[in-house]
Order: sequence, then structure tokens, then C-alpha cells
Amino acid sequence: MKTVIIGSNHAGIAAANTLLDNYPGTEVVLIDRNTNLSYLGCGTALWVGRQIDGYEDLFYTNEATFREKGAKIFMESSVTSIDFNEKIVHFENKAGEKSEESYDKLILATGSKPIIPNIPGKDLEGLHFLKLFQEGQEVDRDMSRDDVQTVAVIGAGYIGVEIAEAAKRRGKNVLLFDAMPTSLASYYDPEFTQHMDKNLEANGIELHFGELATEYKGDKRVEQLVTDKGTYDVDMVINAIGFTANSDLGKDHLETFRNGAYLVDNHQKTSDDSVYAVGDCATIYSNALEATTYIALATNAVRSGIIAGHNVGGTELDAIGVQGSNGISIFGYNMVSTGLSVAAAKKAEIDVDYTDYEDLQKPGFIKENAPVKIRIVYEKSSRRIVGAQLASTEDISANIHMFSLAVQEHVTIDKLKLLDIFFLPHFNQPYNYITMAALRAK
Ligand SMILES: Cc1cc2nc3c(=O)[nH]c(=O)nc-3n(C[C@H](O)[C@H](O)[C@H](O)COP(=O)(O)OP(=O)(O)OC[C@H]3O[C@@H](n4cnc5c(N)ncnc54)[C@H](O)[C@@H]3O)c2cc1C
Ligand SMILES: NC(=O)C1=CN([C@@H]2O[C@H](COP(=O)(O)OP(=O)(O)OC[C@H]3O[C@@H](n4cnc5c(N)ncnc54)[C@H](O)[C@@H]3O)[C@@H](O)[C@H]2O)C=CC1
Repeated sequence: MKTVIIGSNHAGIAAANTLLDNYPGTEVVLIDRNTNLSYLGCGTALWVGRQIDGYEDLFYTNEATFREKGAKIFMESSVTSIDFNEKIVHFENKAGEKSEESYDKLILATGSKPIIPNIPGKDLEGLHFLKLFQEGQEVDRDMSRDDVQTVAVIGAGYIGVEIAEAAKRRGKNVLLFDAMPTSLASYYDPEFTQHMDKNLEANGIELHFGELATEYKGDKRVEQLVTDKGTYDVDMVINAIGFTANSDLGKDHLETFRNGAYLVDNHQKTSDDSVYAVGDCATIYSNALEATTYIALATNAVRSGIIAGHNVGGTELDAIGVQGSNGISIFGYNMVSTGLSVAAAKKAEIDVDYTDYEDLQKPGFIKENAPVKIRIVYEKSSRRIVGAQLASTEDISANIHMFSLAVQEHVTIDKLKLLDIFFLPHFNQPYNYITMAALRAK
């Protein structure tokens, strides 16, 4: 059997490795238009902000590894069209030479693309997006210019907040804009984001929330950013207002979600029996929403690639859904969340309650210690946990995995009240904040 995979980043790589490692004799062809594969975009802000030495270690595999495993791999080759009836993929390399590959099974792993603000001045120099490795390099180069002193970041989601920190670490004046009244509004409730906002301000980032960019102004290069509330002199702009699915190749043939992502079943199969879709170009099932949705994360890309790989290889494997678990660490302030915030539940018309608690991570007699804030969100009628948020300068990140499982398994808030949680002063308190929050639930 021959499988063609379009897109060889996180999702495509996971699907290819699953096939090559578990199904000897299977024929795998990978096609990607980029020069590189496996770039961990999460490292861009660390590298641009000089928290790590360089970008070299942000790649975890390469073309040669796939060749050694027996796959055919075409880099710098763009798929231009797919004949879904004849099962043929047409592609073109950078020299313009056209080729084609037939398939028995096709895996679409074409990922996502940044949403481009459609406002006047969008073709000026000095305007950036942050998706590809090459775009990270451009941002890094621009930030190295002496005449770039003021950087505007549009979108205070994960990319925006991370790159705002990086620009500040590079000594720039940083202005951070978002349409919402706080940073990270898609992931956390205001009781949590207010702490991140204070942290950003305390570290010298100028916040402009509830403000919409309306125009970029400049001669050749951007010189001003105009919003619905003011005009700002800027030397560089980084746009980070979210991703949308890159489904151009199959959107006329396959069923799609409201944002254009390929609709997939729990085997990652699309509406065409021979075609699978994985990662950021596909939908995903949310256990918190109990519905199909879209969540662009590397973690989901890898898992969905593994699922497609096995189903294509001949082992039936069902996806178990996700919670969209995520985390961020900015100037030493750490936040993690899973499932739905109260605001996200409200938007999805799920009637929820929540329980909050705040305490020191460890007993008071331990010197290296800091407060932890927790919120657990649960559905009023069923009492199932639908989300959790934690924040601290301590590393509280691993707690969120348990909440992810709780959401996945529909555990109720009442089950959490007497859960066996160990105590050791080096790590936590006998009256654990998870227990205390659960006990306070209405
Ligand atoms: C700056 C940044 C930081 C991030 N940080 C995190 C993080 O900390 N944690 C996390 O979980 N996620 C993070 N993400 C999100 C994560 O990177 C994406 O969810 C992930 O890359 C999705 O993987 P993918 O393989 O589905 O798609 P993509 O990474 O978008 O890859 C798609 C591939 O398809 C190729 N392709 C597309 N169209 C064609 C075509 N027509 N022909 C040939 N090839 C094609 C592209 O060249 C690309 O290589 C971050 C993203 C960015 C940009
Ligand atoms: N730590 C992590 O897990 C990371 C994950 N990612 C993922 O990559 C994807 C893309 O990241 P982001 O681009 O940061 O998307 P995002 O969805 O995290 O944030 C986009 C932000 O832009 C704002 N926005 C939207 N339209 C706007 C407009 N017109 N003007 C001003 N603000 C506007 C939104 O309110 C939101 O806060 C996301 O799925 C994200 O989860 C990215 C970086 C790190």
C-alpha cells in the first residue's frame, strides 16, 4: 500500500513515523514546500529573546532520517492540486519542474496559516507574522536593526505575549495590542489574566487592550500604527491574531468545518474514504465541549498524526478527544489551563459554576515558596469538570495533566474532594489547594 503525506511538519512527521516504524513494507511519500521540517515554533520567542543560544536545536528530525527509514521525501516541493478521483497528487519543485505521485491513501497535513489583518498599509516593510522558521529569522533580523526601537505586537494570545516578552528582552519599547480587554482571553478568565497583565506591565510592556488596529502607515516601511483609539509611532509590527486552517487543496472536494478545517472522524478520516487529515488543517473533538472544534496545537498535531498512521496502516485506533491543554511562562510567571474557562463555557452555552482557591505552594516554613491560584470549572447539571486554570511563579504545570484526564473522563467535582493527593513539604501542603478548591465547590 502506498501513502502520500502532504506536509511534513509535526502532524505529517508523526503519521509518517507511525507508518514507517510499525508497518514494514509500507510505501510512504512525503511532500513539503518548505526547506526544513520539524521546527518547534515554541522556541522562536526563546531564541529571539536570547533565552537560548540559537535556533539550531529547534529541529528534532530531518530529511535524511526519513530516507534512511525507506520513505521518499520531496522538500521545497509545493502540491498544486489533487485529483481525488484518479488518486494522484500533482506537485512542483522550486525549479518549476512538475511531478506527480499516485496514492492508495492520502494524509493531508498542510497545517495552518496566520490570519492576516486586512487593513490599509498591509504591504509595507517591517510588518511580520510568526509561523515559519523563516519568519522567525526575519523578526530576529529586524530586531537587530539599530533603528528598530519600538515594536508593536498585535494580538495578545500565546504568540503575541511570548514575542512581546522576547522583544522586551532585546531592549525594545514594546506595545501590545488586543481586541479583547485582557491578554490570553481565549485561555483564561479575567481573574487570572489580570495577573499576567500586571506582570507584563511590571516588566515594561505597554498594554493597549480593547483596541483594534485599523491602518499601518509609512512611506516604504511601517512608521505608524493607527488603531480605533490612537496613532502610535512604531518601527516594526508583529501580527499574531490567530491561525486558520490551510485547506486550500481539498476544500472543494472534502467536507469542512466553519473555519475551513477538514472535518474528520475519530480515525482522522475525511469525507473521502481514501483521505485522512491531521494536525492544524483538521478538526478535533473536544471532550469539554462534547463537540467537534478547532484547536491549533503541536500536541494535537502529533496525536492526530499517530492516530491516522495506525488507521492507514491497518490497526483501528480511535481518537479519544482533547482538552486543548496549554501553558505559558512569561518573565517567570507561569499559567496553565485545560478545557473551558468560565468565559469559554458561557460562549459555548454550557451552564457552569467554578471554585477558586489561592494558597502558598508549600508550607509557610519553606522559604522558597510562592502563592498558587487555582480555578476549577464544572458543569452545573452534571457536575462534570470541564476545565481548570492554575497560575504561579512556582512550576505548577504538571497539575494540569490530572485535570486534562478529569475532563476527558467526565470526572465530577465531587469525586475530586477526597482524592488521595500526597503531601511532602518540599512539594506541597497537607491541605492541598486542589482538595481545598474542590471542597469549596457549591
Ligand atoms: C511561534 C509559535 C509558537 C508555538 N508554540 C506552541 C507551543 O508551545 N505548544 C503547542 O502545542 N503548539 C505551539 N504552536 C502551534 C504549533 O506549532 C502548530 O499547532 C503545529 O505546527 C501544527 O503542526 P502541523 O504539522 O499540523 O502544521 P504546520 O506546522 O502548519 O505544518 C504544515 C506543513 O505543511 C506544508 N504545506 C502546506 N501546504 C503545502 C502544499 N501545498 N504543498 C506542500 N507542503 C505544504 C508546510 O510547508 C508545513 O511544513 C506554536 C506555533 C507558533 C507559530
Ligand atoms: N504555549 C503554547 O501552547 C502556544 C500555542 N500557540 C498556538 O498557536 C496558535 C496561534 O497563536 P496566536 O496567533 O497567538 O493565536 P491565539 O488564538 O492564541 O491569540 C490570538 C489573539 O489575537 C486577538 N485578536 C484577534 N483578532 C484581533 C484583531 N483584529 N486585533 C487585535 N487582536 C486580535 C485575540 O483576542 C487573541 O487574544 C494558537 O492555536 C495557539 O494556541 C502559539 C504559541 C504558543
